[in-house]
Amino acid sequence: MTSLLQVRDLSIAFGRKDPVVRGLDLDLAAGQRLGIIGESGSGKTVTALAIMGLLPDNARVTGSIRLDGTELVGLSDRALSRVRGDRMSMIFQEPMTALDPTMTAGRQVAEAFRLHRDRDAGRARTAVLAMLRAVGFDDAERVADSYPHQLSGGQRQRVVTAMALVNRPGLVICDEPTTALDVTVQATVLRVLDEVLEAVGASCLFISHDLAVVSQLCSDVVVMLNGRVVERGTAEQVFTDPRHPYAAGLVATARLDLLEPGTRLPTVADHVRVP
Ligand SMILES: Nc1ncnc2c1ncn2[C@@H]1O[C@H](COP(=O)(O)OP(=O)(O)OP(=O)(O)O)[C@@H](O)[C@H]1O
Repeated sequence: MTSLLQVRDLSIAFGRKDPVVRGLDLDLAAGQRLGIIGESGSGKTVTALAIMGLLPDNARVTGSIRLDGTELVGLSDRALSRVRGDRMSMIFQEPMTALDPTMTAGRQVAEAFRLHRDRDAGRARTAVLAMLRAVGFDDAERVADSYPHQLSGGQRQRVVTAMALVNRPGLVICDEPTTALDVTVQATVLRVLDEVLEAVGASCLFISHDLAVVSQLCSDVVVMLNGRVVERGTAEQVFTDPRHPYAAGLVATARLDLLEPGTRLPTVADHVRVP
């Protein structure tokens, strides 16, 4: 398997404290979706932030993170910011962390697009509207002209999804993107995410503590505990035959009997077109 993302022996520590992630290895092929599951504090988010190069200055990162052959550990901030948004992007739990309350949704998607691609405003607007339609907005023009506070939580998360995917990155990292939303809205946002990832052909690292969500979206799973991977395999393997007692406990309480592992979500639209 040629890896799009290859993480080797990654350790992360803050200041002089003990490492919070230790000896982590991950591989993600082009188009593959890997769920990272684990309890609060197990190191999921710091792993994602290390890949994105977004850890605070007091973080000590050792090991190797290669994206499409480029080593990211030790890369300058300038070089990293070019990789971010263009070749990889991240969707956070709380959409307002990614959105500027003073800018319309359309302008924010356009900024994400223009920063990395096209400086022509007309072409950017066309791409923005197409992207907003791709994340399920029939009324893309109205949404583009709305400010974040005029949109619901689910709509904001779809705008953030549009921003994350507008440059067709190879890798999208999602950190609990639907945890803050209520259940019916969660389902819509996940369906949209599933479709847009598919349309763009992007790989995904999907962080969650919800196994049911991961089983619907991801082909493969790793389980983290205290900064280490304690279990890895296909979603089906991990959900039907977990080896580690902690993974077994997660599976036992997840009511996965209500789902077929690996079953794809029903689609929203027949065709999703991404600019
Ligand atoms: N900036 C920081 N400075 C010091 N310690 C930190 C910092 N950020 C995270 N940590 C610590 O790193 C550990 C891993 O945190 P992380 O946020 O990655 O966990 P998580 O698995 O994502 O949990 P959650 O599901 O609650 O988001 C925790 O012990 C946390 O306190």
